[in-house]
Amino acid sequence: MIEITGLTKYHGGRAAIQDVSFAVRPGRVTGFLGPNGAGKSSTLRILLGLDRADAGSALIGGRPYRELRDPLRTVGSLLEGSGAHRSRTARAHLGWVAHSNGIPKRRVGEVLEQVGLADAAGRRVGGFSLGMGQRLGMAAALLGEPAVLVLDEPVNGLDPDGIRWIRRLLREYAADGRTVLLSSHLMSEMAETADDLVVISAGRVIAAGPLAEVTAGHASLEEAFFALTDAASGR
Ligand SMILES: Nc1ncnc2c1ncn2[C@@H]1O[C@H](COP(=O)(O)OP(=O)(O)OP(=O)(O)O)[C@@H](O)[C@H]1O
Repeated sequence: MIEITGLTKYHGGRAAIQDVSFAVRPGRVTGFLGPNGAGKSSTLRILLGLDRADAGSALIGGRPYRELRDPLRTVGSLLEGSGAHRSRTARAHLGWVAHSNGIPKRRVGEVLEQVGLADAAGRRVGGFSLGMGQRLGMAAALLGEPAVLVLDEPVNGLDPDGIRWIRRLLREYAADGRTVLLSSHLMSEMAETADDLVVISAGRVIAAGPLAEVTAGHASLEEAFFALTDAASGR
């Protein structure tokens, strides 16, 4: 369970997000949508303890990220870039992440297999394509078998096969009773994957609820998205 309450963050006197509140329930895939600059990354960075809020709270299983005892075993995350050192191999990178988080070494081979990088495990990360980098990031997110996944644009750079793989993985994860929050700009993909939606625009939540409710009265998620965001920006 993720609970975000009254979250506010200023950058240089301007509010990047203002009074953002929503909950992400277990057993569901929740999509986080918004135009460029709406405040998605700002929200996710605070949720993952990479930034501090000026007001409000962001809790994972009832605690702020920084107070989690075993963060990688509690929440797996994917933000921009895999964070891997370019000269390291995929296996070495994951081995280091596992070691520094008390995760058994056997998980490295398991996640490499799971994300389809087993054959590239011994290659240097610097030579990876964008999609391979995303797969490596997913491998790191899955390493600690966390009950919560937070993913910023996970399908960015993936080929159709990779996109289908992520969709199935996230659906299975949620079906297992786990909590999944993901952002994406791909509306049709989001409509296929998400159970619930949170739509943010200009730093404020403008719609939240089950996919069917948010899209009610519109021909597609894309149409609902434009209607909501246009209305919010007064267009
Ligand atoms: N470190 C920062 N310094 C100054 N302004 C920032 C900083 N981070 C974010 N902002 C501003 O806060 C607002 C929200 O940005 P954020 O990156 O959270 O949006 P986003 O929804 O993730 O956008 P995108 O879809 O483009 O990734 C934007 O106006 C952005 O310019």
